[in-house]
Amino acid sequence: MASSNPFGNGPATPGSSRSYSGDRRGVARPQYMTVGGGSLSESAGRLQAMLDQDSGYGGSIASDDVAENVWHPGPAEDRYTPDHTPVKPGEHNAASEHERSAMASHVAQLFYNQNRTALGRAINQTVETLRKLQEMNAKWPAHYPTVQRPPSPPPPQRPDIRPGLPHTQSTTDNHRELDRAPARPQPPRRAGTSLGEHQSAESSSAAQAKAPEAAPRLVTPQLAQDFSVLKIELKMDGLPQSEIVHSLEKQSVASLLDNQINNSIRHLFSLRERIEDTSSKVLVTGDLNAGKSTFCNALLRRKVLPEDQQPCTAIFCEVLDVRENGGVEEVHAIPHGFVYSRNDESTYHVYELKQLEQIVIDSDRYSQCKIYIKDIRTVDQSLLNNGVVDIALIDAPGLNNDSLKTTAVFARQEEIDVVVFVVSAANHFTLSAKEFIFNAAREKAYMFMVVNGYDNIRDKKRCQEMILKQIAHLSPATFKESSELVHFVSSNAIPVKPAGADGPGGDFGGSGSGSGGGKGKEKEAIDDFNELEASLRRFVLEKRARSKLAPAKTYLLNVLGDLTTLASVNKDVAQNELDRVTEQLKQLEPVFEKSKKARTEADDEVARNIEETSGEVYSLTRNTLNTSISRVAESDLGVSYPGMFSAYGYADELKAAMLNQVTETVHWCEERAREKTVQGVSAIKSLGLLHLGDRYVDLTFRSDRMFRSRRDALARQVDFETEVWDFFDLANLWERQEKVAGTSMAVTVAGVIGGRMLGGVGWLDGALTATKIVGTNNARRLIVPGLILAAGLGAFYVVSQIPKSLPRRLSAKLSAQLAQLDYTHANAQRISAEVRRALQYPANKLTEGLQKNMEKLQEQKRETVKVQTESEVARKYFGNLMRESQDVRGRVQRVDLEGPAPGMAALA
Ligand SMILES: Nc1nc2c(ncn2[C@@H]2O[C@H](COP(=O)(O)OP(=O)(O)OP(=O)(O)O)[C@@H](O)[C@H]2O)c(=O)[nH]1
Repeated sequence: MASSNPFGNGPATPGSSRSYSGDRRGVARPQYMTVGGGSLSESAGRLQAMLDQDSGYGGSIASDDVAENVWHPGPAEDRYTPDHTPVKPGEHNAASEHERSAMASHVAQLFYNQNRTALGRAINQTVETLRKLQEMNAKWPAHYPTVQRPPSPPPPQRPDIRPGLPHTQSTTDNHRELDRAPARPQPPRRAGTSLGEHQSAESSSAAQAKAPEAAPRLVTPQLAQDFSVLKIELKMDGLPQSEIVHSLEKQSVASLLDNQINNSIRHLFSLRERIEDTSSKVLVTGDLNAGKSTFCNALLRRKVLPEDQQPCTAIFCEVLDVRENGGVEEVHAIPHGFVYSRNDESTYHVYELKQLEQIVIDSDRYSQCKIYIKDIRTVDQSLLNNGVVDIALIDAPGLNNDSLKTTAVFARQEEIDVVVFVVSAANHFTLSAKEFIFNAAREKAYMFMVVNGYDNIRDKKRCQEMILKQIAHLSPATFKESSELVHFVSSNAIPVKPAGADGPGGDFGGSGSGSGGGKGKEKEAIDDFNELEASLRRFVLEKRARSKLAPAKTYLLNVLGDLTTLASVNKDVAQNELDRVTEQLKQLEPVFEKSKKARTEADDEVARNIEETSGEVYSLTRNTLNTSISRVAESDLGVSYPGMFSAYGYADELKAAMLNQVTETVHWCEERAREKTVQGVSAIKSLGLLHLGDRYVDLTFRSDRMFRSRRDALARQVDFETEVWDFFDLANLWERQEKVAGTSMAVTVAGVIGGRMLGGVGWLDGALTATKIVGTNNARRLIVPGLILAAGLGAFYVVSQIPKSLPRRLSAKLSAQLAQLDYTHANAQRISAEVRRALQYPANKLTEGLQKNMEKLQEQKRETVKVQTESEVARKYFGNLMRESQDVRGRVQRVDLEGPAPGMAALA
């Protein structure tokens, strides 16, 4: 009988037991139904669906099979296999309770497996997501929350957390999650906001562009509070937050995040390893002689551990499946001070199973032993190895003053999932037991209680009441679920095989029920024990779910929550950045076009300016020089005629003065050219300022450096001799004579002669006129003296004309020579070329500046387009990340580790 009525309902009655129809050998699947209700309950339906879908060892979904409604029995050991004849509806079967219990056990396993698979998948997906985030973060450094680590008090202790043990990050995170305000998704604001600098989210590039504010990609401390796992903690105590924020560059935030992601991935891997680990350890402890060893043997259906009326187990005996020792049944006794390693024989002594009796009492030599045995039961019944959870049983020494502490320490070990406390029904709890339970209850919350030796009790009801009363006091949590956690059994009533037997079979392997396991009390005891076993299995699974799956779930929830927040923040930042750069591009486009146009226009204008200025300078020089050369004779050269006898000296002086005059004119032209150049340079500067503004680099123009190149002395180039004819400009004299004759015909001879002679003009005319007047005869007489006079007068006149003739002659000669040298053109060319050269330099600089400006704008445009593309990619990526992480988080959230398996209600 299920003495404590563990399922909370009455004993199975005809009509309420479960049955299945259909042919087991055929392909029809079992039809579980609730008899009495008339139809399949919802939870029974769920259970059926689970059985259909889950193999029990990994939760693979055989969707096709489900769809086709075909039942596949394999793998055989994985399935619930009723070991008795099916019952028809309404027919009562004594074993239905056991069947129900086994079924519940199965459901628990399936449920556990489903959860494990779901979490495993979520871990894989999260790792993949984190890796992608790492890649993205390398290309587009994510905006990231940070918070200064305050000198925080130690985290509050939760009753289910054992002190002193290193807990996973998840557990602590769980507290944080529980403690903190729930407002997770918030409008993203950058770190700057907290400093009161910005009112809205600002893109990183903009922040970068504004160098002094170069805020890193951090979000507000408020938002940072919402982060748990991916939080970057800045260990820079003492620095004001603003300084920390500004001391972080975009890249360093990126690498911090990268680091944090690596940590997270590592942690996820270790969690995956943990949830994939199927081993679980159950510590069986209790008072001296309470029947712990007997209980363990009953669970194993094999008399492995020595049982004695007097306390005998003095060391911890761990019973493991033989497969963990390469299939060899033996005992490894670990001497004190050694850390056991199965592969290192120096850490233990090997014994045969039958020698166990000597070892367990030898606490002086050994601290514990490992017993590898073959499980004689089938997989679905086995405790040591059932595929979902392989349980290692640890038989502890009975509690007394000496062993209490050691056992308490042992129980606290991380790998101990469940503590089973065996108490003697006759003796109730001793002081040591109470102390142990009281302490363990605080740490592990629940305990599995086995009240052994129930067969010895006469007044069973009273015994139950008394024991439960004590449990209520010692461990209220256990008392609350006493139907599942407190069992009254008689371990010695369970048929066990002798230690030597190692094969499955007979009654020992089965549940005992319905297989000739005896009648009456004996059968009742066996049923109770079976009940206990099923509960224990469920309890182990539940505890495993707590100890192995819960950290994974908590951590996943945290990391996925962080990812969602991070994604939401970054999606908005990317959107802002995208909007900003799109706007920037819109503004940049016309500026760029303008700069392109400006460059062409300025180029043309400058070229025109140079062309015009040098052209003007050329013409000016040429005209001025030409005029100067042609008029050199007429100008006042400042040379006085010293008289006929120094005529040659006079000629030399004149020549030098003329050359000087021409040279001076050249200088004058150069001066004008210089002025023109200065004007040209300033025109170019105006253009530069117009188009480049502040970016125009002004050049200091040193006009005095112009025309400093070698200029050959004119005297060296011009080389002509003064000839005697140069003094007498006959051609000129004649010319002058002609001019005067036309105007003085009517003047009287004397007056004319006298006047003209005196005036020195038209002497020949005068002579001829005088001849006419005087008459031919008179003239004949007068001819000789006249001729002499005339010659004398002529000679006198010619000589007197030297100061007038010589300059003309010399000027003509100079002119001819200069023309031959192409002097005017050469100089005009030289000066204008210099002007061109002088203007070309600032012109080139201006062109260069304009080109640079254009290129800069082009580069800016290219950069902006790049940022635009990146932001667009980032926005899409973070949008997807947000959805993805929310999706996976939702799935993780639906993994229920607390409540009972969905099918349990149907089985209750
Ligand atoms: N009547 C009865 N006797 C039992 C039961 N379980 C164990 N015994 C007997 O109680 C005695 C002690 O059993 P053990 O299994 O050695 O007890 P233990 O708790 O392992 O002892 P230590 O570990 O040495 O403290 C043995 O003689 C068993 O046969 C039971 O359920 N009913």
